[in-house]
Amino acid sequence: MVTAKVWVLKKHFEGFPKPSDFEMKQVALANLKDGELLLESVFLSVDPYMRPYSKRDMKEGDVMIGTQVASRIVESKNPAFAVGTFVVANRGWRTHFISDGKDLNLLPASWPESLPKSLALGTVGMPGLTAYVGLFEICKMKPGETVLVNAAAGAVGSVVGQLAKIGGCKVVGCAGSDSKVAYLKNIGFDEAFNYKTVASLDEALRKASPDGYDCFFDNVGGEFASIAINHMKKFGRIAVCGAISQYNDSVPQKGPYIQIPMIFNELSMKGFIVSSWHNHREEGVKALLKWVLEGKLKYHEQVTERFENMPAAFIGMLKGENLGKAVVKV
Ligand SMILES: NC(=O)C1=CN([C@@H]2O[C@H](COP(=O)(O)OP(=O)(O)OC[C@H]3O[C@@H](n4cnc5c(N)ncnc54)[C@H](OP(=O)(O)O)[C@@H]3O)[C@@H](O)[C@H]2O)C=CC1
Ligand SMILES: CCCCCCCCC/C=C/C=O
Repeated sequence: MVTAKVWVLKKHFEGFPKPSDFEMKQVALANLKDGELLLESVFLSVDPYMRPYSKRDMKEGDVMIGTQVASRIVESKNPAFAVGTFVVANRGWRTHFISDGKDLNLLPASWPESLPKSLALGTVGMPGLTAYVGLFEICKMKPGETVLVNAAAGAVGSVVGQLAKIGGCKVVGCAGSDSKVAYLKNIGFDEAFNYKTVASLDEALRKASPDGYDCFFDNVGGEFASIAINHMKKFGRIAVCGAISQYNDSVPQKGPYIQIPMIFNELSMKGFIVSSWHNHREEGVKALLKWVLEGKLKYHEQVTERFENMPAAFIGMLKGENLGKAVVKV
């Protein structure tokens, strides 16, 4: 019999998550029945959405949700899945779990042995797809346009900037440290700045693109978005992807309000959730993998070692300690 380690939400987060909000437990797994598989998590993902989704979907004592798991099949009583195969699943913060195979996604057949499988949680996974859908379907980016993205050195933002370059756009990004800004320039951003140290966000946005922005891929919301909206060009498009600057608020932030620039510049603003765009998954993963293999889409991963450090990796990512995709290697 296998004993799995799991992390549960011990106490709903109040403000910024703390280590004491989590508890690690041991769970004995039953023997496999016909049609079932035993999987071992190899890499687990920590993502910002776990913070707002925990409030919306979870109760205290539940296993931490939503993470995608790049897993290895260790035992199989299902002829469709061979032992040793790697898959992606959404089974939460667990070292091991049993599946009937219906909730598993195989990595693309063309995935080379040399490519880290953890990329199926990042650049060639849900965050990469978020960038793909947000830019191509929500912003409807066109060659020659100027794209702005915040949280630009993270899992989604770093792909947004590079896809915009592949699509023939000028790209401006901002991030929360000078080393992240240097990374953005390294991967091809035309302009990048540290939003924590500029004297004026308004001035930094104007200086980076004096003519304004056609597309704004917003990962942050709050004050940044309220200022950026005044820098949109006529008929600009805003993809509302995330609002990480608001996830830990106990008291909702207040305006400034956005209606006047929306009207004067006839802007379009659309929120989206990547999982609603599952019909673009196959096409998106194929395109992202191709660009990675061609060297046009670079990636960086912030790897935290050991399952025991899941809460620390999650909290660190929310604080901005990650460059690229934050993952945990079990
Ligand atoms: N709509 C959808 O379907 C999806 C939405 N998302 C959203 O996209 C955004 C990025 O996610 P992801 O790429 O996975 O995460 P990241 O890898 O970008 O990690 C989060 C980053 O957010 C930045 N950050 C944290 N707090 C603040 C703040 N107060 N103001 C500005 N930046 C902050 C930090 O970078 P820094 O050092 O630059 O501050 C941190 O590294 C999130 O808002 C997430 O919720 C993600 C996936 C799907
Ligand atoms: C319950 C696990 C599902 C994983 C899918 C993730 C969808 C992310 C949507 C993100 C929203 C904001 O961050």
